[in-house]
Amino acid sequence: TCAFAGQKKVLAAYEEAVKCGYSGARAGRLHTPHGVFDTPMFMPVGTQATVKAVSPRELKEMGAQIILSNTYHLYLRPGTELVAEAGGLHRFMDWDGGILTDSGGFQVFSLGPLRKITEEGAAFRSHIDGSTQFLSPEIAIKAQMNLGADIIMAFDECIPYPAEYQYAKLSTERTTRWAERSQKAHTRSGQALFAIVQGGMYQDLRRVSANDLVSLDFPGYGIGGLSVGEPKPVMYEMLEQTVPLLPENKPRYLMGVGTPDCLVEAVRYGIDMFDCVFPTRVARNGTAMTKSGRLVVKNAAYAKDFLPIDENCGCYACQNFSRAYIRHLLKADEIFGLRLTTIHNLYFLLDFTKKMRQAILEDRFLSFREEFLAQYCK
Ligand SMILES: CNc1nc2c(CC[C@H]3O[C@@H](OC)[C@@H]4OC(C)(C)O[C@@H]43)c3nc(N)[nH]c(=O)c3cc2[nH]1
Ligand SMILES: [Zn+2]
Repeated sequence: TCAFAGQKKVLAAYEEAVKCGYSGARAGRLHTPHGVFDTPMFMPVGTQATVKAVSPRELKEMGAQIILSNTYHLYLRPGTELVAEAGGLHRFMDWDGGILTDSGGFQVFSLGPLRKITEEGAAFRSHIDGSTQFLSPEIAIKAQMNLGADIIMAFDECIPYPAEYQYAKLSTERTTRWAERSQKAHTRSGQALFAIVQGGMYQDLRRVSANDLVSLDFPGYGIGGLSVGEPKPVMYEMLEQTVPLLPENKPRYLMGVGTPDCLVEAVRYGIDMFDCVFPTRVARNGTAMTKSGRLVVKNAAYAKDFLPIDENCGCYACQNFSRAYIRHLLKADEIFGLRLTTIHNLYFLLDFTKKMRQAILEDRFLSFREEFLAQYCK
């Protein structure tokens, strides 16, 4: 374990939040027990303690700083006590960078059938063996302390989309009470607990949620309940209402986002951290991400295309293999094919956030954003 001095609120303190003169875009540095990391940053999702199809060594090589894992999944299998006995998640999966775990709120509401939500918490059926399970703020925090991530998330309800105003109001108020219970249950120093802003797609509820959580004083804030099927302009409108209410010297994490066009817009509003299963998920059905949009390597058009996916890309796949070869592997159901598209997509997003950070530091984020959006077809 690494010694970490100072209070948890220092943990995610911003050192040089370089703010370019335009709206809220900023470049910061995130302090954690496993290192100091640059933002804006993309965090690969490793739901079950592995980023599917790639090794920790490859993640390090492509510049991953913080990876995500999921309390809901690990709680059900192999169990968070077992991971604690193994020495914690970093040891278990041999990753010495940063780890962020989601609290399980989202999965209970999206994966668990037959769920029932009360003030106490959420009852649901395990998607693995159908057994009846229960998660509460206290259980979710204890599980995350067992996993030992550097950043953990408060237990919340990700409000489905669309939702009635009344339901969104009651759920958001309960999520704030759950955040307070999460805070009280969180006793592990050197680990930052982030709250999660909810409020559905209602401007006033978003503002109330943000203000209530800020007054509870967390070291960082997730913005939840977005990227759940709402139109992108609605997501941006909720960001516009929420981000300015969050402390400038604390990190903001937009949960579950996303595609490069969403990332560049969210950075404009002042978001620092992103996670999304998209790059790894589409890679597994043979789709590569490029700066001009998606390239379905599996298509017959690439059968004799001996160029790399992207000749300006520095990733292992583009440096050594052709589209024809990767297409052949995908058609032949060879595991290496999925590995190459996954490596490329993760590298692409990690490199994209690095390029945004550079643009902000050189005070040219606006033109970077314009150029990118002009070239990228969604
Ligand atoms: C995609 N759009 C989207 N993701 C969201 C998430 C994260 C949930 C996903 O991030 C990964 O965990 C870190 C996991 O991979 C799967 C298993 C896919 O789900 C997890 C959210 N999490 C919480 N606690 N609260 C939210 O309001 C919330 C909203 C989201 N919208
Ligand atoms: Zn590449």
